Amino acid sequence: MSARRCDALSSTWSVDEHLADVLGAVRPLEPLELSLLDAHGCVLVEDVTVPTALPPFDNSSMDGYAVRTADVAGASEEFPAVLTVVGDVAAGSGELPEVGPGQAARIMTGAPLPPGAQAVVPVEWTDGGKGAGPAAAMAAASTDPSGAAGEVRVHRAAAEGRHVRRAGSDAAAGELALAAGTVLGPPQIGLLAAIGRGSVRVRPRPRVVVLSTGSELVPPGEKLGPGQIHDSNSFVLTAAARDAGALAYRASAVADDADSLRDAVEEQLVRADVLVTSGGVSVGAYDVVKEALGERLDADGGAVEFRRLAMQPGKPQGFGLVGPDRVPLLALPGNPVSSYVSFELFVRPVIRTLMGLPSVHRPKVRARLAAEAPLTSPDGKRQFLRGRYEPSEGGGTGGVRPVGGAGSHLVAALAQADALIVVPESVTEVAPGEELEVLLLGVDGSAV
Ligand SMILES: Nc1nc2c(c(=O)[nH]1)N[C@H]1C(S)=C(S)[C@@H](COP(=O)(O)OP(=O)(O)OC[C@H]3O[C@@H](n4cnc5c(N)ncnc54)[C@H](O)[C@@H]3O)O[C@H]1N2
Ligand code: MOO
Repeated sequence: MSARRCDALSSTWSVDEHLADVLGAVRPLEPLELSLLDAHGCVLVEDVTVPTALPPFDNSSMDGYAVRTADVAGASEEFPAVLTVVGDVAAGSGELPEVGPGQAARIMTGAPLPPGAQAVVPVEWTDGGKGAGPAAAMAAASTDPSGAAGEVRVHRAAAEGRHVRRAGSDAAAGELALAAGTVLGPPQIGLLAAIGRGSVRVRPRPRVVVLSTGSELVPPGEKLGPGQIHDSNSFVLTAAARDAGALAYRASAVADDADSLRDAVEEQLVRADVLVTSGGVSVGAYDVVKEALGERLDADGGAVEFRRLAMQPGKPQGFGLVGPDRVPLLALPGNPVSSYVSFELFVRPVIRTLMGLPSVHRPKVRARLAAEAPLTSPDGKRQFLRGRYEPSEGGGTGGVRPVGGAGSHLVAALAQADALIVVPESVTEVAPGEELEVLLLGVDGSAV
């Protein structure tokens, strides 16, 4: 840590310096072999090849009749080709009837093309074996077993290969199915299942433990006493960590007592790849995170460094690698908007770096300030205001409308926002219509 060693409390760090320090200290997690659904959302670390052709055999794309093309050449409703039905081929059939000249086999979608057959005519191109004009569908085999015998009248010709999905037409044996580095979304998980892979090597999702601190905190659902508030940060941060891709757990809030916090951190370290705390990092008499973690945790453990950042909200921050396994710990400020903004800027990129994901930051776009009055921002601080992004209909520069004010206690306005408006350090006023940088919340960096 600390690319920039300094007396952390006496000097101010820029947002970029803090971010670089934090990201410089974390590496992607070691790969694991995970079963498919556990690998969902993870980055593949091996090239996966197709072991056997997909589909593995020629099969029908329609419910109908497998025929020889010469037998149905020139067939029409007026002059149908009359064929003898030699049996049924359902999907999963292992034993296939031979289709000889003048014969047809009733066949279902996905069933193997029987030997001798060259094409499939859909049931709608036939009388379905009923002798009464074009059929709309087959009768269920359970109610009409005779459908697999007797005669069928075919009303249309079919060229060789018609309605047949050839073996290997999806992917050939030996072909690269998915390259290392692929993020496994639902279709990629589907492909792995289709080629028979039950597990793959991926970088796992990090385990993130969220600990909120504050003697005033009461879990939602419980009654508030005098001076108490509901603990909302630990819920926001746990949800945000899951949203970023982590397996996140919320620990019970810890009272403002240094020993209890140290014990809680040590207890959680064994199950965490990242620890996130909220509150207790400012300059008050009960700012317990700073008190408990600012010194060495144990003989092996590192300490957490507390610093002031040139940003608003999110000025006080702590970061360190703690415990024998040097687990990254990010101590976020307690004001609700400050803790969420800090998560977006610093914790989310940590989680995504640990996962080895290609995009670790939220996407940035330019947008024009949609407001009636100018915005003001403190000199020398990068300000992150909450806003709603309004994409331009014509595809040009969109707009962004501030929601709520700059106060870092405004959780109701935060819940209406889908973007963070970034006002640079050197800018103290932004006029309506001026262009700004906006971070799009709720959008994965890889999507833009
Ligand atoms: N004299 C100074 N006071 C403060 C400064 C400063 O520089 N000098 N900085 C302010 C800024 S900026 C911030 S941000 C906060 C950070 O304070 P802490 O990290 O120590 O947080 P707390 O004091 O514990 O709480 C602050 C605020 O947030 C509420 N809170 C805390 N945890 C939760 C939670 N889990 N759920 C909901 N709300 C929570 C808490 O009740 C307080 O209202 O310090 C300023 N002060
Ligand atoms: O830095 Mo604080 O986060 O402004 O409320």
